[in-house]
Formats: sequence, structure tokens, C-alpha cells
Amino acid sequence: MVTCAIIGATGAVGMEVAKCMHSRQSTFGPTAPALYASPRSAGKVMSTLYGDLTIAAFDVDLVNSSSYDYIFLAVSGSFSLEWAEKLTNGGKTVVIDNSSAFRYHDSIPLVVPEINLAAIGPDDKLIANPNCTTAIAAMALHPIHAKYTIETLIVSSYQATSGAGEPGMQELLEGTRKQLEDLAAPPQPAKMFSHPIAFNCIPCIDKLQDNGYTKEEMKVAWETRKIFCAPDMKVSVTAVRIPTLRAHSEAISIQTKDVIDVAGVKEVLATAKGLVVKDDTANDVYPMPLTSSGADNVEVGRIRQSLVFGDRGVEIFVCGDQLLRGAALNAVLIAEAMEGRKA
Ligand SMILES: NC(=O)C1=CN([C@@H]2O[C@H](COP(=O)(O)OP(=O)(O)OC[C@H]3O[C@@H](n4cnc5c(N)ncnc54)[C@H](OP(=O)(O)O)[C@@H]3O)[C@@H](O)[C@H]2O)C=CC1
Ligand SMILES: N[C@@H](CC(=O)OP(=O)(O)O)C(=O)O
Repeated sequence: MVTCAIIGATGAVGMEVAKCMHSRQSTFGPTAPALYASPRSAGKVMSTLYGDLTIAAFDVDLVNSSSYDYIFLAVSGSFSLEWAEKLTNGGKTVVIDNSSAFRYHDSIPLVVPEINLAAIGPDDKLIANPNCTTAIAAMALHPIHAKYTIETLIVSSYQATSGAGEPGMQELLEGTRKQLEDLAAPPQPAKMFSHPIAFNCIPCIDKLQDNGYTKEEMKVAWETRKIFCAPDMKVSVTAVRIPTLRAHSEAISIQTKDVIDVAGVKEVLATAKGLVVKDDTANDVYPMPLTSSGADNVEVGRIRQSLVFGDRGVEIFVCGDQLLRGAALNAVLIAEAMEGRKA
């Protein structure tokens, strides 16, 4: 029996981890996870696919006394910095961290299972899960990179409010509801975002860096290079928050080393794991947040030859549920693969 705990179980990612575990019957399904959150949530009962489960307040000794096989961490970067290594419990537990705390450490694997599972060594006990915008793009980009060698990426993202967790979604819903009561009223003041998000879009996610890009934008560059082992790949991103609940979308311009064409791209994407090609624009079939929300696979479409890069470039549009592909599902697939290695 594989035993697991979710820390941050009441949050947007934590709740999805429990659902993903349940759906992966082969490895995790039979055993309900232990759920931990902040002391605010202690004793609360959460309805899950495993039935009603009671939340415990996080306490490192309490958690370590259970010697779980896997811990899914879904709290904050500062929380992970403080606790992640201690939670490996002297090597007894594998900790898969959804935060950005360890992604850029050379000695910590940053993993998308379909791409670089081999980055996990036999003694690795702390594994970093990538940023959601990075993970979704990577699913479509890696097969293209493997065939044509990507040299340059220019990305514009359209990111859902759940990227800011459960409170982000609540702010969109509440702001929209209030605005619809009186369209002439000033927007609700923003708490989670830097401006009201209802009926708006905000071209700034996370902290501004010295180079004029935001941290969210730089994460995509840093992480794509690390996951693809492509330190020289040129990556420029504009990350934008939009008033949707779930699923991030990205328009991606790709410039390659080798000559590339649409038919070849479609062929390589059609057989790639974790992807579904939705590319029939004449019949209004393309990736969208509404169709990719709740789905395990990333949608890719609008595949066309680049007017800018000619026969060394294509344009694609991707859309994926960032709570799943960009967080919970990616983490559970990592654990499943690590468990599979033991067999
Ligand atoms: N949302 C997304 O799309 C993605 C998020 N991530 C990362 O995943 C992590 C979680 O994000 P998300 O689910 O969105 O965040 P939420 O704000 O929705 O959830 C945060 C969770 O952390 C818990 N928590 C807060 N403080 C403590 C504490 N002291 N001890 C134990 N638990 C605590 C909260 O519990 P309580 O309810 O008791 O406060 C809650 O369960 C973050 O690091 C984020 O960067 C990564 C990829 C995508
Ligand atoms: N920053 C992402 C979500 C997230 O939490 O990312 P990260 O794990 O890199 O902090 C968003 O706002 O959509």
C-alpha cells in the first residue's frame, strides 16, 4: 500500500491532488491520503472522492511520525523552503513540491514526467514541480524541440484566476457578481490582484524583475531551459491574467534550427503523450479554457507556418488546465512513475 499526504489540502492545487490520486487507481487510488493544512482548517471535514476526510493542522513531527511514501506539498514557496527538506524524513519520504522554492537549484530535479523523468536519480527525495505556464507549454513544445530544435520562443499567456489559488477565483466571481448588480458602479477593490480582474485583463503576474519582465515571465524562460536541457534557448514571455476561472492559454511563436512545416508538426504532436490536437479552425475547433478545464491533456491548435520566421518557424496556441497539468496531475504522475520504477 502506497501512503501519501497532501499538505495544503484545502487549496486549489491540494484539492486537485486528491482527485488525481483517486483517478490513478493503479497506484494511489486504494489508499486515502492524509490531509494537512494551516491551523485555521484543523478539524474541518472535506468531502473528497475517498469520502469525508478530516483536515489536520500541519506539524512536522506529526507528519514525519507517519513515514508517508509520498508527500505532495501545495502551500507557498516560503513554507516549502522551511519544511520541504525536513519532510523527506531522513530519506523515508519523497516530497513533490508545487512551489517555486527549489526549481532553480541545480541539485533538485525539475520534472515534467513525459519529458525528463530521467532527471530523477535513485537517491532523489525532493522533486520540484514546474510553474503551470511552463508545464503546459512544455507539453506541446518538447515534441517539436525533439524533432526540429527550438532556438527561440516568444510566448503570450492568458492566465486564469485560479493561478492565484482558491481566493483568486473567489475574487473574480465576487467582482463579476457585484459589477452585474450595477454596471455603472466602480469595480470592487482588488485584493488578490493588482487591479480589479472582472471585465479586465492585467499584464503583470508576480514581481517585476530588474530586466522589465515579471517573475512569472522569467520562470517560463528559466524552467523551460532547465527541463529541456537547453541553456541557450532564447525565451521571451508576456504573462497576462484574464477573467477566467481555470486553464491557462498561451500563444507561442517558435523559431527552429531546422526547417519546419505544419504537416510535420501535426504529425509529431498527434502521437505525443498528454496532448490533444484541436486544429480545425475552419470549423471553429481550437484550444480554449472552457474545453480544457478539468481535462488531463493539453490542447494544441492554430498550428500555422510563421509569417515572421518562414520555413524555420511555426505558431501554435495551447490551452491546459493549470491546476492539473501545471500542478496536481504532474505531481501525481511523478509519484506514479517513481513508484513504477520500484516494481
Ligand atoms: N494555483 C495554481 O495554478 C498553481 C499553484 N502552484 C503552487 O502550488 C502552491 C499552492 O497553490 P494554491 O493551491 O494555488 O494556493 P491556495 O491559496 O489555494 O492554497 C494554499 C494552501 O496552503 C495551506 N496553508 C497555508 N498556510 C499553511 C500552513 N502554515 N501550514 C499548512 N498549510 C498551510 C492553505 O490552508 P488553509 O486553507 O488552512 O489556509 C491551503 O490549503 C503554491 O506554492 C503555488 O505557487 C503551482 C502551480 C499552479
Ligand atoms: N503563478 C501562477 C501560478 C503559480 O502558483 O505559479 P508558481 O508555482 O510558479 O508560483 C499563476 O499565477 O497563474
